[in-house]
Amino acid sequence: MKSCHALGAKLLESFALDMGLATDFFTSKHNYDQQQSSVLRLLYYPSINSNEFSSNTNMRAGSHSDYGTCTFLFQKDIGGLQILLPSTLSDPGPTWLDVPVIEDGILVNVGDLFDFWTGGKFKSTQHRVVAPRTAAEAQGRFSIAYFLHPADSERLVQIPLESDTGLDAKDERSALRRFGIPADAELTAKEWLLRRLGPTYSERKAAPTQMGDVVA
Ligand SMILES: O=C(O)CCC(=O)C(=O)O
Ligand SMILES: [Fe+2]
Repeated sequence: MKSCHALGAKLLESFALDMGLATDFFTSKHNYDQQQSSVLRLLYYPSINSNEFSSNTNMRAGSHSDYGTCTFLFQKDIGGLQILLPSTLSDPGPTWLDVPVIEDGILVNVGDLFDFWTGGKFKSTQHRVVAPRTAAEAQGRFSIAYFLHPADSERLVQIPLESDTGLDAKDERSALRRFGIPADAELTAKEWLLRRLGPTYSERKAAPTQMGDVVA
């Protein structure tokens, strides 16, 4: 977990530089030693009888974006993970891209919290794990996900962007439309998580988990 957090810090430094902020702007808000909601999750998707895989259309994990700052995904041997490409004027329909299994490779997905925080400059990645399409994919699948979150008490004040003028920019920043949370809400990281997990939390009356989102 500590190594993942350290990797996250490197990435957050680059993001801060890209946004013209102090290098430690994000890292100072992701202090490993403070109370936080980062979690490392070991995932297993059971094998599917290879005679039946072609008729099985259930997703292994339905389309979703993660809640936190960003997620590191480690895949092993068995593919199936896909990300949704942003729609363009020339291709307005949904285009899913297979994420190849790259040995020692890590997929970085931006999460909703970072999207909200940066006013949509960094868009969260919609992703899913499709039903096995080949006998090889029908085997049991292991993956590891590290969900990076800020310290629970950090206030998420939306960062003003230089491009913050004009209607397009305003629309981009419509957090209310995209997340159901007003852009000026000034939630703490913990409050953000609880708001996003709200329906899952009240239905299950159990500790909230990120996978609640994945299987929804
Ligand atoms: O298993 C995977 O590759 C993806 C898992 C995932 O998206 C998640 O746990 O949020
Ligand atoms: Fe995910």
